[in-house]
Amino acid sequence: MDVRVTRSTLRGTARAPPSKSYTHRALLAAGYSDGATVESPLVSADTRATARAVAAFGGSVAPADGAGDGAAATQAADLDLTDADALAVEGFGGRPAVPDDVIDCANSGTTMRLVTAAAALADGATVLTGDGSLRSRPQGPLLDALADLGVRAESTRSNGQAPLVVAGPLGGGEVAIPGDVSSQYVTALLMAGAVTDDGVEVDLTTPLKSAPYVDITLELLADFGVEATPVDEAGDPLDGAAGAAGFTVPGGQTYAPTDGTYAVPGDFSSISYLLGAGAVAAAPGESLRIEGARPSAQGDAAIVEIVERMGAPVEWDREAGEIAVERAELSGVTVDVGDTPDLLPTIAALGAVADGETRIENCEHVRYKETDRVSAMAEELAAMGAETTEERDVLTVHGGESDLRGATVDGRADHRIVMALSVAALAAEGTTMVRGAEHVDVSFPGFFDAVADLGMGVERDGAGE
Ligand SMILES: O=C(O)C1=C[C@@H](OP(=O)(O)O)[C@@H](O)[C@H](O)C1
Ligand SMILES: C=C(OP(=O)(O)O)C(=O)O
Repeated sequence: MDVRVTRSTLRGTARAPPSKSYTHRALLAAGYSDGATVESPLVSADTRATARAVAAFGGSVAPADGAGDGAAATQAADLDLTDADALAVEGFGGRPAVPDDVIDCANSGTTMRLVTAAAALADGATVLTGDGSLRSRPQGPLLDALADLGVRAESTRSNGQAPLVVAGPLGGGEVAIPGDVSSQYVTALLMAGAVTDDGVEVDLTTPLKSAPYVDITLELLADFGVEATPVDEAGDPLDGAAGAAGFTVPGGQTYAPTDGTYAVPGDFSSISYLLGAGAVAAAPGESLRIEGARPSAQGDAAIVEIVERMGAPVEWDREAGEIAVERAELSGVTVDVGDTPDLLPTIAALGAVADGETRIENCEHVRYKETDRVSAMAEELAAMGAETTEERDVLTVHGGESDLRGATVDGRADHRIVMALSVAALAAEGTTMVRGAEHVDVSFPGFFDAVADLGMGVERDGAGE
């Protein structure tokens, strides 16, 4: 699907979709349990991939309203979970079965990393694959760590990329892993480590990037009654993942959420596009409102402070979970995205609208996502008239709304590039055609409906609307 976005004025209220990161973890944690209900889940292409993996290991995922039949749903690859307010998960009780078939993780890095470690618990082989993007992303450090723990863990092409073959069972132990490629390796080892016999001790060989995502994991594990601890160089416990030298998770634990249910909070990476859209295009003198913004461990809540720093008035009522943003003349800022890689496309788009220079630092790991997002934003914003400078670890956008013009831009088959370019298009002269816009189904399937309801001029062509 291609979309044509025209400069528009926005007003009204939008609701944030549920968090993708929490939904992945909650589905898998429920899989590790004897069964649990996941309330207000994100149902999207990526989270369906995790649901399929839970089913492949012998669990099941079905709408909790009784519309689905748990037993029948167990192996149904195309199970319809759309619009489910809650999902009933039957777990595999910490002992994944050997899957009958290959697990297709589609476009989802989180699924591939978390499910690779889960597969290591099975007494037999699991094969994991994904789409072209996922098959080009780095899995080597996690495979090496699992191999060091005595599990067969291989890339079929011996290049550290999927397809992968993993054969357990994993008993636990101590392992070293780099922290600067993906935090998802740590999340994967902690989630699986809790149900090993001996537990797992993870030592970081390089400082952790994307640390708030490990905090999300620790928060969710605690809610499922599972203990895992970040530690400093001396092995003493820390309050959070930032600055950790390693992590420990005792074995033999049981996943069980209080009252058998877990509720997913709203997604701040998705909120970043709504907030950005408001800062760029809210009706003068009116606030655009975003609901579903309750605080959680998400590092991407930093977008609230970043948009404020760029000059837009923002009020966040944390208790009500509501954000109000007004349009303003934005100015460039310097932002370190070491903890918040998924904000890079949004910040770059806002930087293209803002006056002056926006420097996005510490962004090398943002190159290992669905696409190289540093290059993608540098090139696509340049096509819209913005001047951009790309270094390995820094993206600089020399902004100015008056320079931005409509163009045909490529969403790079990447949900975040599509949504960020659509935000920039709100301020561009003329019409911007964004190609491959259907990829928003990875994290925010209702994105174009939500922004059209706010008044964004959006015309959609082709399939998948
Ligand atoms: O664990 C998670 O839910 C995620 C971790 C981050 O990846 P990295 O840890 O690979 O940076 C983030 O970019 C991704 O969108 C989701
Ligand atoms: C990088 C992302 O997700 P994943 O790593 O799960 O593909 C993302 O959602 O931006």
